Amino acid sequence: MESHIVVIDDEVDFLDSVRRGLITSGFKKVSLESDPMVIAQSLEAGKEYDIALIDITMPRLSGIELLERFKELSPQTECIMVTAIDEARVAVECLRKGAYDYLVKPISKEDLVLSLSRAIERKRLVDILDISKSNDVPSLRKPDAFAEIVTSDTLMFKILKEAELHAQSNVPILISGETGTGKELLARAIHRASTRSGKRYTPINMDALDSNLFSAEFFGHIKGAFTGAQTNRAGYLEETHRGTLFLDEIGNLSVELQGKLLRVLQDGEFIKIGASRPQQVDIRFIAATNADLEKLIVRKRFRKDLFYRLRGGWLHLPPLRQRKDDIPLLVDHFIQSADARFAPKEVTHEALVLLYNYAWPGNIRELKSVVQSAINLSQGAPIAPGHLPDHLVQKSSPRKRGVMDDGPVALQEVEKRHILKIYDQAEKNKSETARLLEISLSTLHRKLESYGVA
Ligand SMILES: Nc1ncnc2c1ncn2[C@@H]1O[C@H](COP(=O)(O)OP(=O)(O)OP(=O)(O)O)[C@@H](O)[C@H]1O
Repeated sequence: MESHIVVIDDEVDFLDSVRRGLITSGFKKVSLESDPMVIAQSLEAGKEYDIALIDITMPRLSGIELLERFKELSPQTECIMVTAIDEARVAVECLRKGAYDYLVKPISKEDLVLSLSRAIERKRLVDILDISKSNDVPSLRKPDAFAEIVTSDTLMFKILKEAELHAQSNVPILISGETGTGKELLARAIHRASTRSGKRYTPINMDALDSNLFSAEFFGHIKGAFTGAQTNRAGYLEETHRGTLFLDEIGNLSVELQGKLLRVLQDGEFIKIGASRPQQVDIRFIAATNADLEKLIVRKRFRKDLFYRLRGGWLHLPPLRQRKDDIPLLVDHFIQSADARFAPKEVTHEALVLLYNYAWPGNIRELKSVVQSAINLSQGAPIAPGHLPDHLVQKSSPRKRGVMDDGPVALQEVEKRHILKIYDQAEKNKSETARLLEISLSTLHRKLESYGVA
Protein backbone atom coordinates (compact mmCIF):
# COMPACT_ATOMS: atom_id res chain seq x y z
CA MET A 1 0.00 0.00 0.00
CA GLU A 2 1.40 3.35 -1.01
CA SER A 3 1.14 6.49 1.10
CA HIS A 4 -0.53 9.30 -0.83
CA ILE A 5 1.61 12.45 -0.65
CA VAL A 6 0.28 15.82 -1.84
CA VAL A 7 2.65 18.76 -2.43
CA ILE A 8 1.14 22.24 -2.47
CA ASP A 9 3.22 25.21 -3.64
CA ASP A 10 2.51 28.07 -6.06
CA GLU A 11 6.10 27.76 -7.40
CA VAL A 12 5.80 25.31 -10.26
CA ASP A 13 9.59 24.78 -10.43
CA PHE A 14 9.63 23.68 -6.80
CA LEU A 15 6.75 21.25 -7.43
CA ASP A 16 8.61 19.79 -10.34
CA SER A 17 11.87 19.29 -8.46
CA VAL A 18 10.06 17.72 -5.48
CA ARG A 19 8.19 15.35 -7.78
CA ARG A 20 11.43 14.22 -9.42
CA GLY A 21 13.15 13.79 -6.04
CA LEU A 22 10.28 11.74 -4.63
CA ILE A 23 9.75 9.52 -7.63
CA THR A 24 13.47 8.67 -7.84
CA SER A 25 13.38 7.85 -4.09
CA GLY A 26 10.61 5.29 -4.56
CA PHE A 27 7.51 7.31 -3.54
CA LYS A 28 4.93 6.44 -6.16
CA LYS A 29 1.69 8.17 -5.21
CA VAL A 30 2.56 11.87 -5.39
CA SER A 31 0.04 14.62 -6.32
CA LEU A 32 1.12 18.19 -7.07
CA GLU A 33 -1.05 21.29 -6.74
CA SER A 34 -0.16 24.95 -7.24
CA ASP A 35 -3.51 26.29 -5.96
CA PRO A 36 -4.16 25.75 -2.22
CA MET A 37 -7.89 26.47 -2.73
CA VAL A 38 -8.20 23.33 -4.87
CA ILE A 39 -6.83 21.23 -2.01
CA ALA A 40 -9.05 22.99 0.56
CA GLN A 41 -12.10 22.20 -1.58
CA SER A 42 -11.03 18.58 -2.05
CA LEU A 43 -10.75 18.23 1.76
CA GLU A 44 -14.24 19.62 2.13
CA ALA A 45 -15.42 17.02 -0.40
CA GLY A 46 -13.96 14.28 1.84
CA LYS A 47 -10.73 13.55 -0.03
CA GLU A 48 -7.98 12.02 2.09
CA TYR A 49 -4.21 12.33 1.85
CA ASP A 50 -1.64 10.61 4.06
CA ILE A 51 1.02 13.32 3.97
CA ALA A 52 0.84 16.98 2.85
CA LEU A 53 3.91 19.08 2.05
CA ILE A 54 2.66 22.67 2.28
CA ASP A 55 4.44 25.87 1.30
CA ILE A 56 3.78 28.64 3.82
CA THR A 57 3.67 31.63 1.48
CA MET A 58 0.95 31.23 -1.13
CA PRO A 59 -1.60 33.67 -2.58
CA ARG A 60 -5.37 33.11 -2.03
CA LEU A 61 -4.81 30.87 1.01
CA SER A 62 -1.67 30.85 3.15
CA GLY A 63 0.05 27.60 4.08
CA ILE A 64 -0.90 28.13 7.74
CA GLU A 65 -4.57 28.57 6.79
CA LEU A 66 -4.38 25.41 4.70
CA LEU A 67 -2.75 23.59 7.63
CA GLU A 68 -5.73 24.65 9.79
CA ARG A 69 -8.14 23.22 7.18
CA PHE A 70 -6.21 19.96 7.17
CA LYS A 71 -6.30 19.66 10.97
CA GLU A 72 -10.03 20.41 10.98
CA LEU A 73 -11.19 18.30 8.02
CA SER A 74 -8.55 15.57 7.79
CA PRO A 75 -6.70 15.46 11.14
CA GLN A 76 -5.10 12.13 10.29
CA THR A 77 -3.00 13.75 7.49
CA GLU A 78 0.55 14.48 8.64
CA CYS A 79 1.53 17.99 7.42
CA ILE A 80 5.09 19.11 6.73
CA MET A 81 5.48 22.87 6.27
CA VAL A 82 7.93 24.37 3.81
CA THR A 83 9.24 27.94 3.88
CA ALA A 84 11.82 30.13 2.18
CA ILE A 85 12.51 32.09 5.37
CA ASP A 86 13.82 30.42 8.52
CA GLU A 87 11.87 32.16 11.26
CA ALA A 88 11.57 30.55 14.68
CA ARG A 89 8.22 32.29 15.40
CA VAL A 90 6.61 30.80 12.25
CA ALA A 91 8.08 27.37 12.91
CA VAL A 92 6.65 27.37 16.44
CA GLU A 93 3.23 28.51 15.17
CA CYS A 94 3.16 25.68 12.60
CA LEU A 95 4.08 23.03 15.13
CA ARG A 96 1.55 24.41 17.62
CA LYS A 97 -1.14 24.20 14.96
CA GLY A 98 -0.40 20.51 14.46
CA ALA A 99 2.28 20.41 11.72
CA TYR A 100 4.57 17.41 12.00
CA ASP A 101 7.74 19.08 10.66
CA TYR A 102 9.09 22.35 9.28
CA LEU A 103 11.62 22.48 6.41
CA VAL A 104 13.53 25.50 5.05
CA LYS A 105 14.21 25.91 1.31
CA PRO A 106 16.44 24.93 -0.40
CA ILE A 107 15.66 21.43 0.83
CA SER A 108 18.09 18.62 0.07
CA LYS A 109 16.59 15.40 -1.27
CA GLU A 110 17.96 13.53 1.79
CA ASP A 111 16.24 15.89 4.25
CA LEU A 112 12.98 15.70 2.33
CA VAL A 113 13.01 11.89 2.16
CA LEU A 114 13.94 11.62 5.85
CA SER A 115 11.16 13.95 6.95
CA LEU A 116 8.58 12.20 4.75
CA SER A 117 9.66 8.73 5.88
CA ARG A 118 9.34 9.77 9.54
CA ALA A 119 5.93 11.33 8.91
CA ILE A 120 4.73 8.13 7.19
CA GLU A 121 6.01 6.04 10.10
CA ARG A 122 4.34 8.34 12.63
CA LYS A 123 1.06 8.17 10.72
CA ARG A 124 1.22 4.39 10.74
CA LEU A 125 1.73 4.29 14.51
CA VAL A 126 -1.01 6.85 15.18
CA ASP A 127 -3.42 4.93 12.92
CA ILE A 128 -2.64 1.70 14.80
CA LEU A 129 -3.33 3.44 18.11
CA ASP A 130 -6.61 4.80 16.74
CA ILE A 131 -7.78 1.32 15.70
CA SER A 132 -7.30 -0.09 19.19
CA LYS A 133 -9.15 2.85 20.77
CA SER A 134 -12.06 2.92 18.35
CA ASN A 135 -15.27 0.89 18.62
CA ASP A 136 -15.88 1.12 14.88
CA VAL A 137 -15.24 -1.64 12.38
CA PRO A 138 -12.24 -0.29 10.44
CA SER A 139 -12.33 -0.37 6.66
CA LEU A 140 -9.53 -1.83 4.59
CA ARG A 141 -7.91 0.08 1.75
CA LYS A 142 -6.93 -3.13 0.01
CA PRO A 143 -9.76 -5.59 0.76
CA ASP A 144 -8.70 -7.85 -2.12
CA ALA A 145 -5.42 -8.61 -0.37
CA PHE A 146 -7.36 -9.94 2.66
CA ALA A 147 -10.23 -11.55 0.72
CA GLU A 148 -9.22 -15.13 1.67
CA ILE A 149 -9.68 -14.35 5.36
CA VAL A 150 -13.33 -14.95 6.17
CA THR A 151 -14.60 -13.22 9.30
CA SER A 152 -17.33 -10.99 10.68
CA ASP A 153 -15.61 -10.42 14.00
CA THR A 154 -14.82 -6.82 14.98
CA LEU A 155 -11.56 -7.73 16.72
CA MET A 156 -10.47 -9.66 13.61
CA PHE A 157 -11.26 -6.65 11.39
CA LYS A 158 -9.09 -4.51 13.68
CA ILE A 159 -6.25 -7.03 13.39
CA LEU A 160 -6.58 -7.03 9.59
CA LYS A 161 -6.52 -3.23 9.53
CA GLU A 162 -3.44 -3.19 11.74
CA ALA A 163 -1.83 -5.76 9.45
CA GLU A 164 -2.61 -3.56 6.46
CA LEU A 165 -0.95 -0.58 8.14
CA HIS A 166 2.15 -2.63 8.95
CA ALA A 167 2.18 -3.92 5.38
CA GLN A 168 3.09 -0.49 4.02
CA SER A 169 6.27 -0.32 6.11
CA ASN A 170 9.20 -2.72 6.16
CA VAL A 171 9.10 -3.59 9.85
CA PRO A 172 9.37 -7.29 10.67
CA ILE A 173 6.06 -8.72 11.86
CA LEU A 174 5.41 -11.40 14.44
CA ILE A 175 2.10 -13.28 14.19
CA SER A 176 1.14 -15.35 17.21
CA GLY A 177 -1.87 -17.56 17.76
CA GLU A 178 -2.86 -21.17 18.34
CA THR A 179 -2.41 -23.72 15.61
CA GLY A 180 -4.84 -23.34 12.69
CA THR A 181 -5.92 -19.77 13.48
CA GLY A 182 -4.80 -18.51 10.06
CA LYS A 183 -1.29 -17.15 10.71
CA GLU A 184 0.08 -18.24 7.36
CA LEU A 185 -3.04 -16.94 5.60
CA LEU A 186 -2.48 -13.55 7.27
CA ALA A 187 1.23 -13.51 6.36
CA ARG A 188 0.34 -14.00 2.70
CA ALA A 189 -2.29 -11.27 2.90
CA ILE A 190 0.29 -8.85 4.36
CA HIS A 191 2.62 -9.63 1.46
CA ARG A 192 -0.21 -8.99 -1.03
CA ALA A 193 -1.10 -5.69 0.66
CA SER A 194 2.52 -4.49 0.62
CA THR A 195 4.54 -2.80 -2.12
CA ARG A 196 6.40 -6.11 -2.42
CA SER A 197 3.32 -7.92 -3.76
CA GLY A 198 4.84 -8.30 -7.24
CA LYS A 199 7.92 -9.97 -5.77
CA ARG A 200 8.51 -13.33 -4.25
CA TYR A 201 6.84 -14.66 -1.09
CA THR A 202 8.83 -17.54 0.43
CA PRO A 203 7.25 -19.55 3.27
CA ILE A 204 9.68 -21.67 5.28
CA ASN A 205 8.79 -24.01 8.11
CA MET A 206 11.58 -23.72 10.67
CA ASP A 207 10.67 -27.16 12.04
CA ALA A 208 11.94 -28.70 8.85
CA LEU A 209 15.44 -27.16 9.04
CA ASP A 210 18.32 -28.61 11.08
CA SER A 211 21.59 -26.72 11.45
CA ASN A 212 23.26 -27.91 8.23
CA LEU A 213 20.16 -27.53 6.13
CA PHE A 214 19.50 -24.06 7.52
CA SER A 215 22.82 -22.62 6.33
CA ALA A 216 22.65 -24.31 2.96
CA GLU A 217 19.02 -23.41 2.30
CA PHE A 218 19.19 -19.91 3.74
CA PHE A 219 22.51 -18.60 2.53
CA GLY A 220 23.16 -20.70 -0.58
CA HIS A 221 26.74 -21.45 -1.65
CA ILE A 222 29.29 -20.61 -4.28
CA LYS A 223 30.81 -23.10 -6.68
CA GLY A 224 33.53 -25.18 -4.96
CA ALA A 225 32.42 -24.21 -1.43
CA PHE A 226 32.41 -27.89 -0.48
CA THR A 227 32.72 -31.25 -2.19
CA GLY A 228 29.83 -31.61 -4.57
CA ALA A 229 29.14 -27.86 -4.87
CA GLN A 230 29.59 -27.85 -8.62
CA THR A 231 27.69 -24.65 -9.32
CA ASN A 232 26.70 -21.45 -7.51
CA ARG A 233 23.39 -21.87 -5.70
CA ALA A 234 21.11 -19.12 -4.46
CA GLY A 235 19.56 -19.63 -1.02
CA TYR A 236 16.19 -18.42 0.25
CA LEU A 237 17.67 -15.01 1.14
CA GLU A 238 18.99 -14.27 -2.33
CA GLU A 239 15.88 -15.68 -4.02
CA THR A 240 13.60 -13.54 -1.88
CA HIS A 241 15.47 -10.25 -2.48
CA ARG A 242 12.84 -7.42 -2.45
CA GLY A 243 10.15 -9.91 -1.40
CA THR A 244 8.77 -11.39 1.84
CA LEU A 245 10.21 -14.30 3.81
CA PHE A 246 7.71 -16.07 6.08
CA LEU A 247 9.34 -17.96 8.95
CA ASP A 248 6.73 -20.36 10.30
CA GLU A 249 7.12 -22.00 13.75
CA ILE A 250 9.95 -19.61 14.67
CA GLY A 251 9.80 -20.84 18.30
CA ASN A 252 11.25 -24.18 17.16
CA LEU A 253 14.45 -22.70 15.73
CA SER A 254 17.56 -23.70 17.72
CA VAL A 255 19.31 -20.95 19.70
CA GLU A 256 22.38 -21.31 17.47
CA LEU A 257 20.34 -20.70 14.33
CA GLN A 258 18.50 -17.82 16.00
CA GLY A 259 21.91 -16.06 16.20
CA LYS A 260 22.48 -16.52 12.47
CA LEU A 261 19.01 -15.21 11.67
CA LEU A 262 19.47 -12.22 13.97
CA ARG A 263 22.57 -11.14 12.07
CA VAL A 264 20.63 -11.07 8.80
CA LEU A 265 17.83 -9.07 10.41
CA GLN A 266 20.22 -6.59 12.00
CA ASP A 267 22.61 -5.98 9.13
CA GLY A 268 20.46 -6.77 6.09
CA GLU A 269 23.40 -8.77 4.74
CA PHE A 270 24.68 -12.33 4.69
CA ILE A 271 27.63 -14.35 3.41
CA LYS A 272 27.06 -17.23 1.02
CA ILE A 273 28.81 -20.45 2.06
CA GLY A 274 32.31 -20.32 0.58
CA ALA A 275 32.12 -16.61 -0.29
CA SER A 276 34.45 -14.04 1.22
CA ARG A 277 32.25 -10.94 0.97
CA PRO A 278 28.83 -10.21 2.41
CA GLN A 279 25.84 -9.61 0.15
CA GLN A 280 23.07 -7.07 0.82
CA VAL A 281 19.43 -8.17 0.79
CA ASP A 282 16.19 -6.26 1.06
CA ILE A 283 13.66 -8.60 2.67
CA ARG A 284 10.50 -8.13 4.75
CA PHE A 285 10.45 -10.78 7.46
CA ILE A 286 7.23 -12.18 8.89
CA ALA A 287 7.51 -14.80 11.62
CA ALA A 288 4.75 -16.91 13.14
CA THR A 289 4.53 -18.93 16.31
CA ASN A 290 1.99 -20.87 18.31
CA ALA A 291 4.41 -21.01 21.24
CA ASP A 292 4.61 -18.36 23.95
CA LEU A 293 7.95 -16.77 23.02
CA GLU A 294 8.13 -14.77 26.24
CA LYS A 295 8.03 -18.03 28.22
CA LEU A 296 10.70 -19.51 25.93
CA ILE A 297 12.88 -16.45 26.64
CA VAL A 298 12.62 -17.07 30.39
CA ARG A 299 13.66 -20.69 29.79
CA LYS A 300 16.58 -19.42 27.65
CA ARG A 301 15.21 -21.20 24.59
CA PHE A 302 14.56 -18.06 22.61
CA ARG A 303 16.84 -15.03 22.23
CA LYS A 304 15.37 -11.86 23.66
CA ASP A 305 17.16 -9.67 21.08
CA LEU A 306 15.68 -11.72 18.22
CA PHE A 307 12.22 -11.50 19.78
CA TYR A 308 12.37 -7.70 19.93
CA ARG A 309 13.78 -7.52 16.41
CA LEU A 310 10.99 -9.70 15.00
CA ARG A 311 8.28 -7.91 16.93
CA GLY A 312 8.32 -4.67 14.89
CA GLY A 313 4.59 -5.24 14.56
CA TRP A 314 2.86 -7.89 16.67
CA LEU A 315 -0.44 -9.41 15.60
CA HIS A 316 -2.18 -11.99 17.76
CA LEU A 317 -4.92 -14.09 16.14
CA PRO A 318 -7.65 -15.13 18.60
CA PRO A 319 -8.72 -18.81 18.71
CA LEU A 320 -11.96 -19.76 16.97
CA ARG A 321 -13.73 -20.40 20.30
CA GLN A 322 -13.38 -16.66 21.00
CA ARG A 323 -15.04 -15.69 17.69
CA LYS A 324 -17.81 -18.24 17.50
CA ASP A 325 -19.99 -16.11 15.26
CA ASP A 326 -17.44 -16.82 12.53
CA ILE A 327 -18.32 -20.53 12.65
CA PRO A 328 -21.51 -20.41 10.49
CA LEU A 329 -19.77 -18.05 8.09
CA LEU A 330 -16.74 -20.32 7.75
CA VAL A 331 -18.96 -23.39 7.35
CA ASP A 332 -20.77 -21.62 4.53
CA HIS A 333 -17.45 -20.53 3.00
CA PHE A 334 -16.03 -24.07 3.01
CA ILE A 335 -19.27 -25.44 1.51
CA GLN A 336 -19.25 -22.78 -1.22
CA SER A 337 -15.60 -23.59 -1.98
CA ALA A 338 -16.41 -27.31 -2.42
CA ASP A 339 -17.19 -28.91 -5.76
CA ALA A 340 -20.67 -27.56 -6.63
CA ARG A 341 -21.84 -30.98 -7.88
CA PHE A 342 -21.52 -32.56 -4.41
CA ALA A 343 -21.87 -29.60 -2.06
CA PRO A 344 -24.93 -29.64 0.17
CA LYS A 345 -27.19 -26.61 0.21
CA GLU A 346 -27.97 -26.81 3.91
CA VAL A 347 -26.68 -27.73 7.32
CA THR A 348 -29.31 -29.11 9.67
CA HIS A 349 -30.09 -27.17 12.80
CA GLU A 350 -28.71 -29.94 15.03
CA ALA A 351 -25.44 -30.17 13.10
CA LEU A 352 -24.91 -26.42 13.20
CA VAL A 353 -25.51 -26.36 16.98
CA LEU A 354 -22.87 -29.09 17.40
CA LEU A 355 -20.40 -27.19 15.21
CA TYR A 356 -21.13 -24.01 17.12
CA ASN A 357 -20.75 -25.49 20.57
CA TYR A 358 -17.54 -27.46 19.99
CA ALA A 359 -14.34 -25.86 21.36
CA TRP A 360 -12.21 -26.31 18.18
CA PRO A 361 -8.73 -26.85 19.67
CA GLY A 362 -7.38 -27.13 16.11
CA ASN A 363 -9.21 -23.92 15.20
CA ILE A 364 -10.12 -23.14 11.59
CA ARG A 365 -7.96 -25.92 10.14
CA GLU A 366 -9.93 -28.44 12.19
CA LEU A 367 -13.27 -26.87 11.22
CA LYS A 368 -12.29 -26.92 7.55
CA SER A 369 -11.39 -30.60 7.63
CA VAL A 370 -14.57 -31.52 9.57
CA VAL A 371 -16.72 -29.65 7.00
CA GLN A 372 -14.84 -31.17 4.07
CA SER A 373 -15.31 -34.66 5.47
CA ALA A 374 -19.04 -33.96 6.16
CA ILE A 375 -19.46 -32.76 2.55
CA ASN A 376 -18.02 -36.06 1.31
CA LEU A 377 -20.21 -38.12 3.62
CA SER A 378 -23.44 -36.22 3.00
CA GLN A 379 -23.31 -36.70 -0.81
CA GLY A 380 -25.31 -33.54 -1.49
CA ALA A 381 -27.89 -34.06 1.31
CA PRO A 382 -28.05 -31.52 4.19
CA ILE A 383 -25.15 -31.95 6.61
CA ALA A 384 -26.52 -33.71 9.71
CA PRO A 385 -24.93 -34.81 13.05
CA GLY A 386 -24.33 -38.25 11.54
CA HIS A 387 -21.87 -36.68 9.09
CA LEU A 388 -19.78 -35.19 11.90
CA PRO A 389 -16.99 -37.03 13.74
CA ASP A 390 -17.97 -38.81 16.98
CA HIS A 391 -15.51 -36.89 19.15
CA LEU A 392 -17.15 -33.66 18.07
CA VAL A 393 -20.62 -34.89 18.94
CA GLN A 394 -19.48 -36.17 22.35
CA LYS A 395 -17.14 -33.32 23.33
CA SER A 396 -19.43 -30.56 22.24
CA SER A 397 -20.35 -28.70 25.42
CA PRO A 398 -23.99 -28.88 26.54
CA ARG A 399 -26.34 -26.75 24.55
CA LYS A 400 -26.36 -23.16 25.65
CA ARG A 401 -28.85 -20.64 24.54
CA GLY A 402 -27.20 -18.61 21.84
CA VAL A 403 -27.34 -17.46 18.30
CA MET A 404 -27.64 -20.99 17.00
CA ASP A 405 -30.43 -22.18 19.27
CA ASP A 406 -33.37 -20.47 17.72
CA GLY A 407 -34.07 -19.89 14.09
CA PRO A 408 -33.60 -21.82 10.91
CA VAL A 409 -30.23 -22.94 9.65
CA ALA A 410 -30.44 -23.12 5.89
CA LEU A 411 -27.39 -21.49 4.29
CA GLN A 412 -29.54 -18.56 3.18
CA GLU A 413 -30.36 -18.03 6.84
CA VAL A 414 -26.66 -18.01 7.77
CA GLU A 415 -26.14 -15.40 5.06
CA LYS A 416 -29.11 -13.35 6.28
CA ARG A 417 -27.82 -13.30 9.88
CA HIS A 418 -24.39 -12.24 8.71
CA ILE A 419 -25.69 -9.45 6.48
CA LEU A 420 -27.96 -8.11 9.22
CA LYS A 421 -25.14 -8.27 11.76
CA ILE A 422 -22.81 -6.23 9.53
CA TYR A 423 -25.71 -3.87 8.72
CA ASP A 424 -26.15 -3.26 12.46
CA GLN A 425 -22.41 -2.85 13.02
CA ALA A 426 -22.32 -0.27 10.22
CA GLU A 427 -25.13 1.58 12.00
CA LYS A 428 -27.53 0.84 9.14
CA ASN A 429 -25.37 2.67 6.63
CA LYS A 430 -26.07 0.77 3.40
CA SER A 431 -23.02 1.92 1.41
CA GLU A 432 -20.74 1.02 4.32
CA THR A 433 -22.46 -2.36 4.73
CA ALA A 434 -22.10 -3.14 1.02
CA ARG A 435 -18.44 -2.15 1.16
CA LEU A 436 -17.72 -4.32 4.21
CA LEU A 437 -19.53 -7.27 2.67
CA GLU A 438 -17.88 -6.64 -0.70
CA ILE A 439 -21.19 -6.82 -2.55
CA SER A 440 -22.82 -4.19 -4.75
CA LEU A 441 -25.25 -1.70 -3.26
CA SER A 442 -28.05 -3.03 -5.48
CA THR A 443 -27.45 -6.61 -4.24
CA LEU A 444 -27.60 -5.34 -0.66
CA HIS A 445 -30.86 -3.47 -1.36
CA ARG A 446 -32.37 -6.60 -2.86
CA LYS A 447 -31.32 -8.76 0.09
CA LEU A 448 -32.54 -6.27 2.72
CA GLU A 449 -35.86 -5.96 0.91
CA SER A 450 -36.27 -9.72 0.88
CA TYR A 451 -35.70 -9.73 4.69
CA GLY A 452 -38.33 -7.05 5.07
CA VAL A 453 -35.69 -4.43 6.03
CA ALA A 454 -36.18 -1.64 3.51
N1 LIG B 1 -10.33 -16.67 8.49
C1 LIG B 1 -10.18 -17.71 7.65
N2 LIG B 1 -10.98 -17.82 6.58
C2 LIG B 1 -10.86 -18.88 5.75
N3 LIG B 1 -9.98 -19.87 5.92
C3 LIG B 1 -9.15 -19.81 6.97
C4 LIG B 1 -9.20 -18.72 7.89
N4 LIG B 1 -8.24 -18.91 8.82
C5 LIG B 1 -7.63 -20.06 8.51
N5 LIG B 1 -8.16 -20.61 7.41
C6 LIG B 1 -7.79 -21.89 6.79
O1 LIG B 1 -7.42 -22.76 7.86
C7 LIG B 1 -6.25 -23.51 7.55
C8 LIG B 1 -5.17 -23.22 8.56
O2 LIG B 1 -4.72 -21.87 8.36
P1 LIG B 1 -3.17 -21.48 8.51
O3 LIG B 1 -2.28 -22.53 7.92
O4 LIG B 1 -3.00 -20.10 8.00
O5 LIG B 1 -3.04 -21.52 10.11
P2 LIG B 1 -1.76 -21.35 11.02
O6 LIG B 1 -2.17 -20.52 12.17
O7 LIG B 1 -0.60 -20.87 10.20
O8 LIG B 1 -1.50 -22.84 11.50
P3 LIG B 1 -0.17 -23.51 12.15
O9 LIG B 1 0.17 -22.76 13.40
O10 LIG B 1 -0.60 -24.89 12.46
O11 LIG B 1 0.89 -23.43 11.10
C9 LIG B 1 -5.88 -23.14 6.12
O12 LIG B 1 -6.46 -24.08 5.25
C10 LIG B 1 -6.51 -21.78 5.93
O13 LIG B 1 -6.81 -21.55 4.59
